[in-house]
Amino acid sequence: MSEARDATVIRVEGLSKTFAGGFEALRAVDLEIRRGEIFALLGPNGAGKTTLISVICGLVNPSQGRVLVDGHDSVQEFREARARIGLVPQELTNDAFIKVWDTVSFSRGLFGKPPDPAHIERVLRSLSLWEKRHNRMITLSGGMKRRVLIAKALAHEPEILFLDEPTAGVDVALRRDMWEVVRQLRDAGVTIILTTHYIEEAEEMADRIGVIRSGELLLVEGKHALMQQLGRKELTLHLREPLATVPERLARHALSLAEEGHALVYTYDAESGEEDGTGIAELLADLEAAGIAVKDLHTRQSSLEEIFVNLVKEEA
Ligand SMILES: Nc1ncnc2c1ncn2[C@@H]1O[C@H](COP(=O)(O)OP(=O)(O)OP(=O)(O)O)[C@@H](O)[C@H]1O
Repeated sequence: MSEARDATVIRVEGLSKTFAGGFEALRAVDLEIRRGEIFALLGPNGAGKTTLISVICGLVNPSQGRVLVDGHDSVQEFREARARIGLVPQELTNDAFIKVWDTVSFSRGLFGKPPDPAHIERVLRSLSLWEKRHNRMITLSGGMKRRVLIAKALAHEPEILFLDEPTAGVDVALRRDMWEVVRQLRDAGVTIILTTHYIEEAEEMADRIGVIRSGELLLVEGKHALMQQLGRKELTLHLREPLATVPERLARHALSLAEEGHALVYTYDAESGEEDGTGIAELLADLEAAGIAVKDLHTRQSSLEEIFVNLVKEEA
């Protein structure tokens, strides 16, 4: 990869989509995808994830705005833009009797690329499908069928891979397996954009996360930054004796009473994770000075799930 290449591989500018019936599925979406990242598009049902992917891939025309894929306009230079993209759709293929090798080779041909058995072999081996190359689709397990969809999307050597709900409805073991496959692709230099309902998936996989709701991109943020900025940590102190109010001498700490005075809840930023940044040492010292005895304590940190739910709720 030459250093002169733009670090932004996909540029989405002022993108809106209003369907024929007047439904606004996307509203003024701006987004940049960085070369080599795993980007997760997270949003509830009907948020516009598939529509956004479809417009970027040139399958649906935008009502306003434009998409540049490696500098190529997705409408005016459809072939150049589309050649750089592999798309793994949600649905499993229904060509039940075709053989794995044939269906993957066929996908390459669709892009006008000359046959390259060595590339198809590399793709099949990387997805652990090589032994199954002569199998008909109908004989494969659900997990292998999903891998074939990925192989088909990679057959024409795209730089960018879209995965629309790659693990919808699959069991936990298979989901982990798919994540591993996606990581390996990223390590091989492919930019990955995946849509998901599963917060766990975004939390596990993504470098950056975009949250979409009702056709609007609410935010785009690095995963760690998102969790640091919006994640909160809580320390709950269970008290030997209940309190009626938070004592004055503890006022400088962010405390509230819970469990009818039997517990004090201390909230602090997840960001200041260092030992002395949390204020916990001072709090414990002040509690002791105030003669408040603590029976038990525990901490918890808000997950990406809570952050997401709060975001979508707040903006509603
Ligand atoms: N061709 C169409 N004509 C009219 N409305 C459409 C069309 N395609 C999608 N929509 C609507 O646009 C909205 C966004 O749909 P989209 O499939 O992009 O959502 P999504 O975020 O991918 O949802 P899910 O998570 O359920 O797959 C939905 O309300 C959907 O009904």
